[in-house]
This record gives sequence, structure tokens and C-alpha cells, in this order.
Amino acid sequence: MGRERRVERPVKISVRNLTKVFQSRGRRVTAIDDVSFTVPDGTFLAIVGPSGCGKTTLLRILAGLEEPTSGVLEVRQTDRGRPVNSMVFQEQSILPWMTVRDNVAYGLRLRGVDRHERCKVADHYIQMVGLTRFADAYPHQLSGGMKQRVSIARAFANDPEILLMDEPFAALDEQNKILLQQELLRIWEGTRKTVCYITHSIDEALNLSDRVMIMTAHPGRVKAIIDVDLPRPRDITKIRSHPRFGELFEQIWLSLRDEVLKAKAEEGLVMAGAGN
Ligand SMILES: Nc1ncnc2c1ncn2[C@@H]1O[C@H](COP(=O)(O)OP(=O)(O)OP(=O)(O)O)[C@@H](O)[C@H]1O
Repeated sequence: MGRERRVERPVKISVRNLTKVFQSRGRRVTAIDDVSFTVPDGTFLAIVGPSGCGKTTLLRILAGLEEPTSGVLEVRQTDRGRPVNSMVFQEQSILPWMTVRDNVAYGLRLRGVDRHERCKVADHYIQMVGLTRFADAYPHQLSGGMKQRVSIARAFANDPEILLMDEPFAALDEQNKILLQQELLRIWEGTRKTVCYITHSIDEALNLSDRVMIMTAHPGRVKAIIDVDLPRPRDITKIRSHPRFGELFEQIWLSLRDEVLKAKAEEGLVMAGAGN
């Protein structure tokens, strides 16, 4: 495993000096400030940082949903026929009038993939997320966790160059979260897609990722990037008792704690100001 890690993979995502300034009610809000980093192909990158530090803004720029004010973003595309990215959000974003199978196959349909092929791909990922019995069900017949499974199956079925995930399990209960993390790991370890994954949970970042990028309090800058040298394939129930897990947790938390405290202090000042 150590040997595999030392092989330098080509850069898949390159972000250089990215800054985003919003104009909001006559005020300028710098959401992210001079952010630079690279993600090697096949890397699972977790992004953590205090609330409001610009994580979602960064992901939306990576998704092409938001224009940066300045800076450069490059995603190395290997196949023009595939979408550059797919995004999985915290809130369920599946289409209520379509069955599970049609939701999962939706991106393939938009790309003109024929019905037989797209059903084959969709059914593969539906099986991977344990929803085979519900392939013909509609979203209103599913629980929140099942809907999020559909979103994940759809993202992988799209076969994008990069996968962007914005706290996809934040709204789920603890048990569902663990089950879905395990399923995501299993699918990811079979596909090795390049993933950028926002989370507030250090545990989740360590369970899933190869690298954790810590962002500073508002405005968001890159504070540190830490390699998660935990063995793969990972079993979520066992990885927590690995001695490195505790060490990495402490290292990340110590770096993050100062930023969380700064963000809280700023929040307090804003609240105090609002009362005047
Ligand atoms: N469309 C917008 N217009 C104005 N300001 C915005 C807009 N989107 C985000 N912001 C501001 O940019 C900053 C970063 O927001 P963003 O949602 O990216 O942070 P975040 O780290 O994802 O937060 P959280 O962890 O709470 O989801 C915040 O101050 C936010 O108010």
C-alpha cells in the first residue's frame, strides 16, 4: 500500500489563486481568497473548514456554477464524451416524477446513450447502493437515506471526470450516515474517481479521504493539506481503532480549532453589531 501511495499520479484538478468576491446589499464579501491547490487523479480530497469559510463557493466554482472573480481552474479532461463533473448536494436533488432507474440514468439519457445501455449502467449502480428492489419506485416511496443513495448512484453512473460532493450525508441520522459512507467507500474504491468532498466532520474526512484540506475562517484560504495515510480498502467500523486515526484526528482538529474559534468570534461581533 505504501508503495502505491508514493507513485505520483497526474494532476486532475489545478486551482491557482482563486478568489471570489460577492456583492451583497452594497457590501463586498470575499468568500475565498487566493486559494491554490492541486488534486492528483484518483484522489479523494476532503475539504473541512469553519462555517461560512467558502467551502460551497469553492465547490460551486469547481462545478462551473459560479464564476471566480480572479484565478484559474483547470480540470484535465481525458474523454470529451464524458461530463466534466457531477455534483451531489446535501439536500435531495432527484426528480420526483421519475423512477429510481430513470433518475440514475438521467445524465446518460441527456448524453444520448441508448436505452439498453443506460439501463444496464443504471442497474449496476442501483445494485451497488442496495436499491435493486426499488428500481421502479418513485422518490416519494423512498426514505431520505434511500434518496441520497439514488443521488450517489446517479453521480457515479454519469461517469464524470470529477465528482463534487457537498456534505451529502449531513441531513442523515448517524446509522444511515455510517451505512452510506461504507457504500460510498466501496463504490469509490472500485472506480477511483477524483472526488472533492465537503464535510464538517473530521471523522468522516478520515473515514473516506486520501487528503484533507483545511480552510481558514472567512475569507477562506488554504491553511493546511494533510495526507491521510490510513490503509485501504477501509472498513469504517475498524478504521477508527487504527492508531493513526487518533493522531490524524488530533492534528486536523488542532489546525481547525483556531479557525473555528475565529469564525465564532466574528459571528459574535456581527451579532453584537446587529443589536446596535
Ligand atoms: N450568492 C452569494 N451572495 C453573497 N454572499 C454570498 C453568496 N454565496 C455565499 N456568500 C457568502 O460567502 C461566504 C462563504 O459562503 P459559503 O456558503 O461558500 O461557505 P461555507 O463554508 O460553505 O459555509 P457552511 O459551512 O456554513 O455551509 C459567506 O460569508 C456567505 O455569506
